[in-house]
Amino acid sequence: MATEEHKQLSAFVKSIHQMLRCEAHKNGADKAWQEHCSKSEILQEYATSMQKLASTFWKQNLVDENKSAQCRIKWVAEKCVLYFFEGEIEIRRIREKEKCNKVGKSMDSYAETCVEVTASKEMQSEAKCLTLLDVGSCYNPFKVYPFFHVIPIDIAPAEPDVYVCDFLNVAVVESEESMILNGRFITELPAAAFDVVVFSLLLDYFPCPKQRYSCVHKAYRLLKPEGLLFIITPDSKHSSANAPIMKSWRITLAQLGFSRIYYDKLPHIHCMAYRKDINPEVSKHWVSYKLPKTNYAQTKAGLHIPQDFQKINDQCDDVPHPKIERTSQDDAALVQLFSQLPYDS
Ligand SMILES: C[S@@+](CC[C@H](N)C(=O)[O-])C[C@H]1O[C@@H](n2cnc3c(N)ncnc32)[C@H](O)[C@@H]1O
Repeated sequence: MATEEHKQLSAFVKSIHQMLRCEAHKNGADKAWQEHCSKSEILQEYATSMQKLASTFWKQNLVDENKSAQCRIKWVAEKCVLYFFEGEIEIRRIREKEKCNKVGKSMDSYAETCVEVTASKEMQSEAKCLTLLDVGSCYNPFKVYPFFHVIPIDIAPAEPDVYVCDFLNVAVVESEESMILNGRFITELPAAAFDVVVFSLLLDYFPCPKQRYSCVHKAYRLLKPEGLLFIITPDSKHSSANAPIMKSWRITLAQLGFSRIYYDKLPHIHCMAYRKDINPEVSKHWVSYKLPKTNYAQTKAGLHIPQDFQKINDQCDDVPHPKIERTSQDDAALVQLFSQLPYDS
């Protein structure tokens, strides 16, 4: 059962997402985002609320830790161990090569890249350290794992070890040098430098599919070949309820060169891991084979969330002001929805 404070924090977090969606509707997504980033007091309060919810209330409210939203961090860590350290990466590489042969893609460039990739992975597993970019990190939850070298970034960090960085506006640069981190701000990130990129409860923060797409596209450029993009997104409904949306995410990411290799629907979240294939043509081929031509065109900008399909006027009419009291109707809905997750944005 959610406590009074838990409900208040949840309502605050939810109201920020809703406010941003309404601003984007009124003024366009870019302008709304720019203005949103300048509201430092609100962003800071969001960061504190989010950290408290995730590290205090989610933990306290767990009946079964493995089935809760709390285990999203653990889920990512476990899948990384399985993939990078327990041999799954080799299995996936062989499978990709077989698919490549099947679809008759040129194997020359593939073979060269593969040798390079194998060498770099061997070096990594010796060091047992994976470079992980945690986007929208808030309070740096991955720092507890010794096998991650974490670069945590957020527009409004809750902890001083998280770098200030707007992922929507950060530049991706081609660089041979390793990343130099000075001070608290990051304005550019090196291309093809990360083993893992994490978007945990990040994409649903954005009011439009275009911004979400821009994030996954950037993640593709930042990852090394065979690196993993993790996406955790909230959904308290049954797994089948939003299955078409998850399918369109899979297709959209495949068109970029990502193959989905792990997926779990936990009670309040979808957990996904996407592999950046060595040859992007393999997943693109999967899309063209999987989809009838008519659907193919429609799914190009497919990173929708359920809120995108709600009537925007209904959402904006009852945007709770971040500070105002909630109605009893809000309370009832919150008790039901947020007993483990802080919001269902
Ligand atoms: C719901 S919280 C999730 C925090 C954490 N990842 C977790 O799973 O508990 C979303 C976070 O994303 C951050 N965020 C939103 N847009 C961002 C952007 N463009 N760049 C960096 N961080 C962003 C927010 O400030 C917030 O801390």
